[in-house]
Amino acid sequence: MALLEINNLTFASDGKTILDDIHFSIEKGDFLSITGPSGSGKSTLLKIIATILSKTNGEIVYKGEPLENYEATAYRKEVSYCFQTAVLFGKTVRDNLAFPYEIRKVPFDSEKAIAYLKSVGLPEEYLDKSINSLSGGEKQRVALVRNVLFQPEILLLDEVTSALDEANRVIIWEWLRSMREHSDMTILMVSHNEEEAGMADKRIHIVGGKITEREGF
Ligand SMILES: Nc1ncnc2c1ncn2[C@@H]1O[C@H](COP(=O)(O)OP(=O)(O)OP(=O)(O)O)[C@@H](O)[C@H]1O
Repeated sequence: MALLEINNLTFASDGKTILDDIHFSIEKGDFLSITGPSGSGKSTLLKIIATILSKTNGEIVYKGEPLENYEATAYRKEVSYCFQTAVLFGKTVRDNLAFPYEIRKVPFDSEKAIAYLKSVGLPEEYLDKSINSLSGGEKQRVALVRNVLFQPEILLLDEVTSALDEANRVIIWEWLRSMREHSDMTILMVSHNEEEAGMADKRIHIVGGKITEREGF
């Protein structure tokens, strides 16, 4: 059984078709990159899978069940979406990393949080840093840690490195490679960067809302 199946998916807004007959399926542990020109509908596709936007037509099947059968909060614990620019809240890094524990009603595990921070190159003292003192790259790395602390089934990455400098981009790429080695997390990643997209083992290319190329399927 595929982990995620997208069948005949369309999205239209204001009479304009933005996604047209999108279909593909991914297995657990797949790493899929989604590429295509600006405005082709890549982010829209990811946001529909994340349930941030609602599809117009078609079907999304997750673990054999239509998406509509899932309770939104439960689904979002399993399918985690990272924005292009990190969205942090509260005052400190700790506030952000404690959040996934709060929603699961389990005690915060600072040792695990510190280990994850270190995995993205942020030392222990970052746990109590103010989020206002972080660079854009550091914010993005904290957001990524917050998203993976509970090992989601699917990690959705929406151009997470495109606003970052080369040094931060490389740190995130290394982290992704290491995650691939040490977990079977499924990743769907929208990317503009060829080198980044090449890290994935499957790829779809979208032009004008349609898939024009598929690799690795
Ligand atoms: N909710 C919406 N309502 C109306 N139009 C939308 C909506 N979301 C996106 N669009 C339009 O849909 C098209 C695709 O946008 P989308 O952000 O998915 O493209 P993209 O391929 O991710 O682009 P980029 O690479 O520049 O981020 C654009 O023309 C955009 O203006």
